[in-house]
Amino acid sequence: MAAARTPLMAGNWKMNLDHHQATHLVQKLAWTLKDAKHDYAAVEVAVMVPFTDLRSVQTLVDADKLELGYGAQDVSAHTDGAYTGEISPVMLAKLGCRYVVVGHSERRQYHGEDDALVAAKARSAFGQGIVPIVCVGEGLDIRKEGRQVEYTLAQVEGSLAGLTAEQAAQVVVAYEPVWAIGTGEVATPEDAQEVCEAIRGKLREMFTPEIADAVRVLYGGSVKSGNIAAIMAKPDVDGALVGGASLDAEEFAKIVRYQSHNVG
Ligand SMILES: O=C(CO)COP(=O)(O)O
Repeated sequence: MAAARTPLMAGNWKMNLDHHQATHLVQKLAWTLKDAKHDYAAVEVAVMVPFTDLRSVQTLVDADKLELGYGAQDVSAHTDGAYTGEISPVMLAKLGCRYVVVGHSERRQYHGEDDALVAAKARSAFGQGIVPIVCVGEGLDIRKEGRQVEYTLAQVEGSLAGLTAEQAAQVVVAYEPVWAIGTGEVATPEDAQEVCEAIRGKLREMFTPEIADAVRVLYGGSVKSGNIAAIMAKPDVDGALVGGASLDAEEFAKIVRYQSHNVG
């Protein structure tokens, strides 16, 4: 079955760039991609920014009619109420968010988020028409034991629990092996393919073959312009969730434009 999945390159800025810097980076990214005549329908581009940057990014995207998508890095499982410090998906929808990252390994590690909470956040986002980018991936100890597939699939099962078929067909899954995040230690294209393929198999089992075929599975972890083409050459990798390299407009634009470089 031929899969027609549009690749997605999403930059996860993490806790970097204030709203002035955000405007500057988005402007530079948009200009760089425009100069390169980037076709957003061929490779979708999005930036996942701190909450405090969202209004500025929205204003710029709307004013300049940019095709760039944007979103937040977390969302509450609730829509309103006494949840001090949390941000509602209703608020994010009002700010024009197309995506929201949920279950990033840093949220799982530093904020104790488990699969059940991640699934609740994914459903919460969908409830307001925002597509969650659901992150999964094993730590170094699990990788050393060779249990990366088993571990990651258990996370997929738990983190996508309760999605309807319609939601499942739209969800984005990001496979980010924790040992490759921010370490410069990129998984080999074969490592990425092994787990991304297994994730698609799991989606087939949880939902339907058509849904599994439609879902975009991203790779994340030390993605750079020099290694992206080889990773994208793998059949079950449909894009990347890029941390550090997304903070540099030119470098991120090169990642987005991976098809214009040779496979290294
Ligand atoms: O965590 C990541 C993206 O969500 C990956 O971060 P780096 O690209 O900096 O390794």
